[in-house]
Amino acid sequence: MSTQQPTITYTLTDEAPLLATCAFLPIIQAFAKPAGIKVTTSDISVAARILGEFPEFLSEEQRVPDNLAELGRMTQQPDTNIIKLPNISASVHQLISAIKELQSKGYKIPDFPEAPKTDEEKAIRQRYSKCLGSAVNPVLREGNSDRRAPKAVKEYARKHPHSMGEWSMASRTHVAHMKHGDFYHGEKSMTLDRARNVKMELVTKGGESIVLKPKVELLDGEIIDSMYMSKKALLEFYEEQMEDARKTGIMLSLHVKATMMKVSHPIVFGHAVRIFYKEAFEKHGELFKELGVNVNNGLVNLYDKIESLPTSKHEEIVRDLHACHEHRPELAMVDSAKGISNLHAPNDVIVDASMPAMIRIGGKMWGADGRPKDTKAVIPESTFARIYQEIINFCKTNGNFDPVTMGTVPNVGLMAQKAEEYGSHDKTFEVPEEGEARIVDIETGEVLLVQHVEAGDIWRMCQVKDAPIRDWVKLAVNRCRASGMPAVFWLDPYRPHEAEMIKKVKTYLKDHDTSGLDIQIMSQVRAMRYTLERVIRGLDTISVTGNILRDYLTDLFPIMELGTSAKMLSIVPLMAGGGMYETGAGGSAPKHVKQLVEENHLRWDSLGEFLALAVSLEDLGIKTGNARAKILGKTLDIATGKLLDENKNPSRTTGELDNRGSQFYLAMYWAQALAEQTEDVELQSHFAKLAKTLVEQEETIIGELAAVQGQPVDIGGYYWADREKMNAVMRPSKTFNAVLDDAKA
Ligand SMILES: NC(=O)C1=CN([C@@H]2O[C@H](COP(=O)(O)OP(=O)(O)OC[C@H]3O[C@@H](n4cnc5c(N)ncnc54)[C@H](OP(=O)(O)O)[C@@H]3O)[C@@H](O)[C@H]2O)C=CC1
Ligand SMILES: O=C(O)CCC(=O)C(=O)O
Ligand SMILES: [Mg+2]
Repeated sequence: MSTQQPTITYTLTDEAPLLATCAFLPIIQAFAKPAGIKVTTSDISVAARILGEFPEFLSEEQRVPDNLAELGRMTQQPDTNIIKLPNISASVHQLISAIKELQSKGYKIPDFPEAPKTDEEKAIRQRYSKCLGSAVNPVLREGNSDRRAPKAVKEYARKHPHSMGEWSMASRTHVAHMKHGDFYHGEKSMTLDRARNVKMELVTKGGESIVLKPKVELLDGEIIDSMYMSKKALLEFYEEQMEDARKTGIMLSLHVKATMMKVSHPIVFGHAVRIFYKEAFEKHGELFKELGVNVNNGLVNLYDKIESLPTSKHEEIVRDLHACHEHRPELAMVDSAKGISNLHAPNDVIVDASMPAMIRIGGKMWGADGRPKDTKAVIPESTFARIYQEIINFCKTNGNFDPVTMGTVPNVGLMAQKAEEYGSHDKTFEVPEEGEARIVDIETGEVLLVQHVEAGDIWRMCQVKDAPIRDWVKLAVNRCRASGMPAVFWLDPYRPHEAEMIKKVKTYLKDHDTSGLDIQIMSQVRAMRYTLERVIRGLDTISVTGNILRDYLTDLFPIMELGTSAKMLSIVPLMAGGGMYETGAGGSAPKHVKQLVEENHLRWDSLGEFLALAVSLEDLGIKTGNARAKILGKTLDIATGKLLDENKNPSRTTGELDNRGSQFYLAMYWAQALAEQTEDVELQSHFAKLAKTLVEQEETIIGELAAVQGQPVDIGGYYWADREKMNAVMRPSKTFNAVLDDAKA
């Protein structure tokens, strides 16, 4: 048992979750103090990560420690307890905006070199790339994932069902994915017979060896995959699908995961933009090259780059871009009022969130006229796209799901130690020329996996270590036992990687007592069908999946069941013994910040934070023997249940209860629950006082919180907002602040 003071590390992130934290932290601190629990913070916002990366450009006072690296180290300690809120996984456009904001605030960090030429620029670009895309989660997720809807949340959704759209049998919405030439069809996989060091090399037709990755250290029993996507096949696929959509008069949308697949998916996205606007690219290609246009970062990059051109040239290009729309299908919009289409930025339409949102409203995306329409959802990689077609077929036949009666689908996801595709960025390459892509044992020269690739193909190596797989199987068995639900491993025996996984799963299941448990292995499409057939009968089924399906399914089912994945409990039992508690699966909701700044109403629901904190406290109590932490955890769960019963969640509408009001009620109910428990009388009397004050002051506090709404507010920035201003905005009730300060004293 640790002798150190029990400590929770609460992460400070970006956008809406950070704003919510400004209000919630003082509450947590007031409740944790009497239990002797320390609550520290760690800033992992994209701006802090940028500053942490470039200390030598900053003055002593401006420097920010490399918090992410420190948290990464902490994941290896058994007493670690981290609460992780959603953070921005930055696109190039967002990164540049954050850099500009920091520079304007006097931080002399370098510009982002979009097309680095000199060695110095290349080095800076390399350092900035650490802040791009999904950069936080892979470092912190040193454990597998356990995401589920707690009973109280599920019951709340049943009592207060969110709206669902109608599905028509005549809906034309469907998924289009590649039938050949994608990663699914070009994959080879093997399980290592012993630890090896390998390199990734391309042997050209002329016999030259180009080493793309000099060394990857692999452990015994690790599964490695070599897979490629053919550029030629991808371009043909886009051309076919765009033409089919145009001819048949259906809208087109493109869904990728450019944040987590930060190397491969921007390339896949860029090809779609270039094909859609083919004529404009043919006509102005040379100029675009000179200007350094890179539409892998979206059409927004092209618009930015042509800004500097003389007006006549600028207008000519815009006209030519618009002309392309005449022989292309209608495009799904991200913001039809502003004319922002699906091709504007690669991470505006993120597959895990966008496909469920589309299915929830009856299979529609928004058209240029602001109306919902049927769509051809293009998801190039077929590996996982097929699950969406299956659920669409199901909805067309059975109608939409009913949140009142549908069962629940928790997930146990393989994620630890950069498992599978999501950990493949440093081993993903755009092939420079035709040749043989080889993974070679450095010591013996043995070629382990080899494939024929062409210029422009995307070649990558994925790995998954043996220990995380064992841990994942164990977690699945434990969840199956604890919940009494059947569990299905979504694994496709026809996919080489998953065939290797199936062998391991079968072996490691034998390490556990599975008597009386219903555990099956099914390919993804069958698993989806089986699960959905149970879901509409109100039956629950655990999905046990690899890393990508973990991501997809933990938005898909929560969005159908609860309206948002932000209400999920998301636990990462760290393999080294500690715990990380993520809040939901929801993003960082930029729309919410806009509403706060314009109307001083924050509609972010902190339910995910409440759920995470309760488990964090309970685990802390168990691991450190701190009985008060356990009581705090238990009573917080009671308070959260009451919050749901009383329907004190934030409203979307300005003028009604928002995040701050909801947090006040949580504090009041939590204090009441602590006052009601009898396990610890000292704690009981301490919180009885607080509960009494909060009840007495309820009207005043709610009045003070409501009074500020409706006016614009200034938080002094976006990516690096002013802490004092944010705190002032998020803590507008003098009365509540005084009560909390008093409780902390
Ligand atoms: N774990 C992480 O760190 C994650 C980070 N991200 C990052 O977040 C950014 C945006 O991602 P995106 O997927 O578009 O998600 P958003 O943040 O835009 O969320 C999608 C929608 O879900 C609803 N929502 C999400 N969380 C809450 C909440 N707590 N309370 C109320 N409503 C909520 C909102 O709906 P409404 O409009 O109805 O209010 C919101 O617009 C990206 O940078 C992405 O990379 C995304 C996923 C996870
Ligand atoms: O890391 C990210 O960018 C997003 C993570 C995510 O979507 C998830 O874990 O569900
Ligand atoms: Mg996700």
